[in-house]
Amino acid sequence: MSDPILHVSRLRKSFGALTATDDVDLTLHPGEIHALIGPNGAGKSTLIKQIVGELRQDAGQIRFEGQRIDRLDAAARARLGLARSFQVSSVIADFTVLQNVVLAVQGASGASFRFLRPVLKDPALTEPALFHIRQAGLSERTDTPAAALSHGERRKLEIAMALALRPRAFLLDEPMAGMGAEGARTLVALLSDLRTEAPILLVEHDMDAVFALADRVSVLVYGRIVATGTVDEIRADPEVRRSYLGGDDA
Ligand SMILES: Nc1ncnc2c1ncn2[C@@H]1O[C@H](COP(=O)(O)OP(=O)(O)OP(=O)(O)O)[C@@H](O)[C@H]1O
Repeated sequence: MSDPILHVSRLRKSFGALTATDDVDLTLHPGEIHALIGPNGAGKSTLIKQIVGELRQDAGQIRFEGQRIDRLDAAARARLGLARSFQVSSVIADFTVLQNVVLAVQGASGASFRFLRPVLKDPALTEPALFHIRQAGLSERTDTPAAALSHGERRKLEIAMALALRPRAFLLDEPMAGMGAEGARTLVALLSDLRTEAPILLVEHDMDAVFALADRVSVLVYGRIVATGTVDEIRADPEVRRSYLGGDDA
């Protein structure tokens, strides 16, 4: 396998007596979707927060494209291309899809803020924005205010904005949450394509989506990775079935 883009080793974080991540090892390789699953309170969010720099680990290392990033702040990690999406969102409700994505493109280019009207006339910003809107399957809603989008369309807008950051890796925290069956199908197809843009570390409770998408799955229970493998390996693992997937009919 190729060198990992993201390499987490022996990551540990405690809250008082509770060890929320307990010597976690995890890799994310180019082109893959690596799903992180586990029961409520297993430590998934705590792990993601340490990777993006919202929480400082007690011990262990995080390498991104070979470089130690675990002492950088969240903004510096984002600039290196670690894109977190979905849980925290910077969508501006009154702005159209295009305006929102143009702002993301502008932010990623490092340009300082300018008034929106000239920005929307700057093809150096609108062309990449329209490209990312098309990639996210939202071209028909380009001029629609974000507030008028459906839940699923808003997810697409968030994907377009994440793409504008030219990420080297995506960290997606429960993207399927709140999606209906039709929206879920569309989003699964979109995420499946997205892995060629940048690999995805996917935290997700929707097992249908995980099993449809993941190249590898890691199972976190009480802060420890208890298994890592392909979907078939994870489904067949007796320990995982007992501790998480819910017995014989999983
Ligand atoms: N800031 C904090 N202070 C104290 N305890 C915390 C803090 N953040 C998380 N915890 C605890 O750490 C454990 C792991 O929580 P975490 O939110 O990472 O789990 P999770 O796997 O993301 O859960 P869920 O699937 O419900 O989102 C839980 O027992 C939680 O109560």
